[in-house]
Amino acid sequence: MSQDHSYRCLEVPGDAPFALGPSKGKGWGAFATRRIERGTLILREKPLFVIQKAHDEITEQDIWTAFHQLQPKEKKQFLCLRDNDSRPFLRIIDAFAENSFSISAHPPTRGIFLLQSRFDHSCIPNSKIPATGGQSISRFATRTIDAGEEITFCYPTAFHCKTRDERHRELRFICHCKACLPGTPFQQLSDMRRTLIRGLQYLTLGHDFNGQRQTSASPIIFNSELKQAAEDFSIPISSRLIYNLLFMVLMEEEGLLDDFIIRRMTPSIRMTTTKFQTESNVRIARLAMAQETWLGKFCVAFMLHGRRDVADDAIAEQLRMLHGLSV
Ligand SMILES: C[S@@+](CC[C@H](N)C(=O)[O-])C[C@H]1O[C@@H](n2cnc3c(N)ncnc32)[C@H](O)[C@@H]1O
Repeated sequence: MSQDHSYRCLEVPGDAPFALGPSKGKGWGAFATRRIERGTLILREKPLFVIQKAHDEITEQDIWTAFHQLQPKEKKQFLCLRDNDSRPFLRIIDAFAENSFSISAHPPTRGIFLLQSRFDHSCIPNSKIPATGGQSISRFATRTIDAGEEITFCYPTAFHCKTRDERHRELRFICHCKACLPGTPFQQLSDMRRTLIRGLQYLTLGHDFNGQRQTSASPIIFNSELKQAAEDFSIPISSRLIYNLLFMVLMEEEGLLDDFIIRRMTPSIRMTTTKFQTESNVRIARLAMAQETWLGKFCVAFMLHGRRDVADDAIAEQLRMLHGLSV
């Protein structure tokens, strides 16, 4: 059946390190045709068309208008997209929702990407499309991918701090990745790790993943003093360093620590270590950062647990000012 499947008419670049094919229980997906090293560009793609509007404001009419401006060959390509491999989409708005990606938030713009949207989801993915400027979007390998392995990415955001049940309430399908197989030791640990990651983020940022304060209906930080300290940025620097390093360790254990996260987190972790003024804390922080692994850094930094620093009050005040909490 797959020899004459609609997706055969999608044009995969000749040098692409993947091919499209059936993926058990997921429709079709993209599979590595050779070993792909971590960090490698897998696919850069231009949109077939874009619509400059917020996702929830895009109407059927907007999509038909954009569709009618396409060349005949492009229309054919769009129409070959299937509702997860099987039927043609019943409504053009569903085809758009399933196969479009956000290109920019300001102004809000979404584009249809024929190939990028063929990749299936995993909660422990091996590729990522980082936010960039411009209309093309690029997918990179976040770890080494073996020939024959399915190339996946994580569809929604903030899945790194949501449990299996929370993720499945958002997905419109049941994911069977390693972090979702119920009852396995990995899945149970995964739920614990992701819950902890969410809490650690709350403690260092002062808010939840969605920018909101936690309410009593969905508590993550149960200790009210600690929650208050997080929200008014009076968490000591030693704890900030420990929490950030533990975040890296847990992300690594979970298989989610990619180079994009390392590049985003490392400067702020290094910056935190430069803030200590108490001599003994400075020494421990330096020793921690000299360790090779994230686990090694965390274990040494844990010696700072419970230690205050001369700089704590000034740092807390700076953070409050930055967040508009004091003048
Ligand atoms: C953008 S499409 C991905 C390509 C799709 N498999 C196809 O054949 O066209 C998204 C749809 O693929 C399916 N899918 C993707 N990842 C999945 C997964 N991990 N488990 C089950 N179904 C998945 C779901 O039906 C989802 O709505």
